[in-house]
Amino acid sequence: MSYKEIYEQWLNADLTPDLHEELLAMDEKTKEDAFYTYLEFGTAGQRGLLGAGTNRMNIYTVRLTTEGLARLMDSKGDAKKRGVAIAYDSRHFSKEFAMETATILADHGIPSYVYDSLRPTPALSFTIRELKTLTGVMITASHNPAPYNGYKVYGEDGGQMPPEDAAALTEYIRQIDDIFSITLGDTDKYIAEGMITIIGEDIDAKYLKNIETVTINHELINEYGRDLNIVYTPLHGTGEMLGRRALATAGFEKIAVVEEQAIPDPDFSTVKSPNPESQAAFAMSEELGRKVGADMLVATDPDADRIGVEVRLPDGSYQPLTGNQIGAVLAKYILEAHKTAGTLPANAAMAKSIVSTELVSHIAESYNVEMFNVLTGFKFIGEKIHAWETTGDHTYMFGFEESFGYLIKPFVRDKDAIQAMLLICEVAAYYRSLGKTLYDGIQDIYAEYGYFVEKTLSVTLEGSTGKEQIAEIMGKFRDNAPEKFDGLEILLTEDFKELTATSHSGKVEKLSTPPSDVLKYHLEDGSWIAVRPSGTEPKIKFYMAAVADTEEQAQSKIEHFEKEIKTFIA
Ligand SMILES: O=P(O)(O)OC[C@H]1O[C@H](O)[C@H](O)[C@@H](O)[C@@H]1O
Repeated sequence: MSYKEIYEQWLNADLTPDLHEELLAMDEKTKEDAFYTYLEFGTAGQRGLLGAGTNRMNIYTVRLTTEGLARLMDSKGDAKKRGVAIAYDSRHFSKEFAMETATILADHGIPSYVYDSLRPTPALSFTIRELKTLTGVMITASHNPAPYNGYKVYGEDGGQMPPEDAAALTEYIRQIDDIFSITLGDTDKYIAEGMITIIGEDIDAKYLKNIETVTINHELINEYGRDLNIVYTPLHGTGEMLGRRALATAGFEKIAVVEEQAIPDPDFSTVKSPNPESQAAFAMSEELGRKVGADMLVATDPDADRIGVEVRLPDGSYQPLTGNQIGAVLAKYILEAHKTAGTLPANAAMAKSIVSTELVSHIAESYNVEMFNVLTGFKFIGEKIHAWETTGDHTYMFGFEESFGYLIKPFVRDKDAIQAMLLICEVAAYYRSLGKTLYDGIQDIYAEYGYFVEKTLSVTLEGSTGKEQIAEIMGKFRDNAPEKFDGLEILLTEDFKELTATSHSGKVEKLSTPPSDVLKYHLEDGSWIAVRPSGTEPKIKFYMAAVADTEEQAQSKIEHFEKEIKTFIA
C-alpha cells in the first residue's frame, strides 16, 4: 500500500482525538514521512517522533510491536510464563505506553512486572536478570530531544535483542494485517489478578546492593573522595531515582544536584536536548559548579544509560571530556587498580565498538588484556559478556562505546551511567591523591600511549529524502572512496555490509560480524576514518580518529580529514 492509502486508512479509523486532529493538519511532506514506512529496530530498539503515523511512536504502533512480541513469546510455550519486566523514563506517554504493553501481554497470558514510576534503563536490565523474566521492555528514546520516544526490547540475559532476534520479532509484527484490530483487556483487572505486578523499592534496594561492588578502592574513596566536590544533573530524567543514593552509599558526600533538572520533565525544559554529549546540556551544571567550586560535573541522560563529564581546569573553566577520553581513564584505572590489588584475572578481556578509540586497545595490551571490537550498539557488548560467561574463556573487565556508554560490572547487561558515575568519581579521587585532576590523568595517558584525538561529524538528513541522501553518500564512499586522507595511504578498507576487508594490495578477507552498513578506512599511521548511518537518529556519522606524537599534530590531521570529507560529500 502507498503512504497515501495507509494515511486514508488511519483517517477512517477510530483514532484518539488528538491523533485524528494531527492527521487532519498534516501537509503532504509530513504525511509521507509519517506513513512511508514502519518503525524499525535500529541500534537500540525502535525510536521515532511521537505522533500519528506508522513511522511514529503512538499507542497504535506500541500495540503493534507488543502484539508481535507477545506472538513471538507465545511460540516459546511455557517459557512465556516467566514474563516480561517493563520500565519507562520521564518522556511524554512513557508510562501510558508501558501500561499498554503490559495489558497486551496479559491478553496473551504473559505476566509482567512494571515499575511504579520512572527508572533507568540499566535498572530494567538488572530487573530482567533478578526476576528471571524471559524478556524486558524499556520505553525511552534515550538522549533524543523531547518530541521522541522509543521501545527497547531485551532478552533473558538482560542485554538488548541481537539483530537475529529483532528480525524474528519483525517477522511476527509483519504478520499482523490490521494495526487497529489489536484490542486491549482491562488493565486494572489484570493488576488485581496479579497478571501485572507493580514493582519498585525492593528491586531498587537489590540494584543498589550490587552497585556497591562497582568501586574498587574504598580506602581511597574514604580519604580522597569524601570531599571531592561534585555537581550532578539527571537532566530531568531517571538518573535521579538512584544516582544520588548510589553516590552517597559509595562514600561521595559533597554532591550538589542541579535541583531544577532533578524534576522529571517530559519537555526537558531547561535544555535544548538532554544529551550529555553536548556541552550545552551542562550550562546549569557549570553555573552551579562555579558557585560551589565543583571539581567535576557529571550528567546522566534521561534513561541514565549514558554519562557526560566536565572537569575544572586551573583557570576555573570547565572542560568537557569526550566519550573516548572517559572510556580511556576508566579502562586505565580499572586495569591499574586490579593489577595493584593482584586481582587482574589471566583471561581478562574488554569490549568496545569499532568506532571507539584505539587508545583503549593499547591500554589493554599494556596489561596483557584482550580487547574485542564489536559493531555499534551495546547489545553486541552484552552478547560478548554472555558468550564469555557461558564458555568461561574470558573474564569481563569493562565495555564502552565512544557514544558515552560504559558498563563496569555485568550484573547489568546494557550501559549503566550510575555505575560509570561512581567509577569516574573514584578515578577523580585517585588523581586527587596524586595531586592531579582527571584532565591531568588524560594527559598522563596520552604521554604514555601517544596522542589519540577523535571527532565525530554528524550530518542530519531527515525523512524519506534524507534516508535516500544517506544511502547515496554511503554508495559514493563504497564505489568511489578517496584514495588517501590527509595524504595518508589507506592500508585496509573494511566494509561491514559486504563483510570484506580489502588491503592496499587488493587482497580480500572475510569479516565475521553480522552485516551492518559501515565503512572503515585504516590509514598508514594508525589513524582511521569510519562512515555509517546512525541507527537511532536521522543522521549520517563520520568518525575521524588521528594518532600522532603531539596533540597539535593529531588535531591538524583531524582538521584535514574533516575538510576532505566535507568536500567529498558536497
Ligand atoms: O550511532 P547510533 O546508531 O545513533 O548509535 C549511537 C548510540 O545510541 C544508543 O545510545 C545505543 O544504545 C548505543 O549503543 C549507540 O552507540
